[in-house]
Amino acid sequence: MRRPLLERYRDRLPVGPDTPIVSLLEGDTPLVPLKGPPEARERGVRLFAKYEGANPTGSFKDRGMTMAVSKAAEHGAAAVAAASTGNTAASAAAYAARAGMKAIVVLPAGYVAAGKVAQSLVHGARIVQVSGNFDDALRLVRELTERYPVTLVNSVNPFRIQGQKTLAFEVADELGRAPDYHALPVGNAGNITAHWMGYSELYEDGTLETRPRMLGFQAAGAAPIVRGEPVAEPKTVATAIRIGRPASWEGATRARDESGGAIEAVTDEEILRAYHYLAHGEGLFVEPASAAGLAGVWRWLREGRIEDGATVVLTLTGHGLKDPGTAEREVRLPDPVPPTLDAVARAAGL
Ligand SMILES: Cc1ncc(COP(=O)(O)O)c(/C=C/C(=O)C(=O)O)c1O
Repeated sequence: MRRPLLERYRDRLPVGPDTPIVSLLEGDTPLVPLKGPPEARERGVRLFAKYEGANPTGSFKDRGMTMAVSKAAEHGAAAVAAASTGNTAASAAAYAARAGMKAIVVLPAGYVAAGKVAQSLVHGARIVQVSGNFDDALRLVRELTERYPVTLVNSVNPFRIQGQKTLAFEVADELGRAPDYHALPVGNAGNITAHWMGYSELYEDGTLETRPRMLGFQAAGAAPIVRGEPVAEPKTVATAIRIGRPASWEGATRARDESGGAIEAVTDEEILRAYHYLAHGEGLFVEPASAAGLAGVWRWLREGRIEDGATVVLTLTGHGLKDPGTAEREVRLPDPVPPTLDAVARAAGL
């Protein structure tokens, strides 16, 4: 029987006797061994994908949201709010609905993938679209929650990071050790911060003998941490990480530096190549941002920067169904054929 994430890791989370558990049975996602591209196989590098698209709302956000909304409920909140590139909105909407709370989500108009908008709408969130980018939305939501009795559930809320660190716990439980590298996309940078927090807690209490080198990858057109300065007009096909001023900038650089890892940029072309490889090479459908980790590791492999025999975990952060628009733009749907066996066989390439 599946158990709520907050029950499974209760002793490592700020869950008290009075904390209501608002759960959709999140977490415990598959750690899928990949065949890997040739550059990995030829060197005996073992790749594993932590498939976060298997969470209830289809992204890793559910880990942080179950924690943040449960704590909001404990404190008597009637409403939660978040700025979002889409997945935080979808998750906040779902967990608020679960908790009987109101959700307010502020989105950068025109830059949120259709699946995420659909989720937020149908879960009943109050959607506010601003004609600006995510960074404008986050600034406005922080002001809104300072002025009105609404709880902020962006990853500046420490309970979000607490919930998201459980991914590291699950990887360590499954592998029986820390991977040599853990790669993931970086947008607002809460997730890389949380991954490092989770591995560090296990290392400090002696559960783990080592910690992975954290490899964070930003889209080249939205790479403030790589450039060392905010990006005013972030641009990328990976709209989930189209962020120019990460709220957890310090957490990300701490994870990079303490782990001896790196935060680098990958192009949209590299992201889409990894996106297609994961879908038709491994059977894993992810949204573009989620492929950024593989895009970066693939380049590290080509450049010989990952030692033979290494174990690498990739966090695939969101399901591909979140962004049907990119799928339809990337792979053209064939025209209909007459309803005859010959026509179908020909169209099927038989
Ligand atoms: C699929 C997917 N992959 C990677 C990221 C980056 O994680 P962070 O570096 O912790 O921000 C996001 C982030 C989304 C939001 O920030 C939001 O939903 O507002 C995402 O949805």
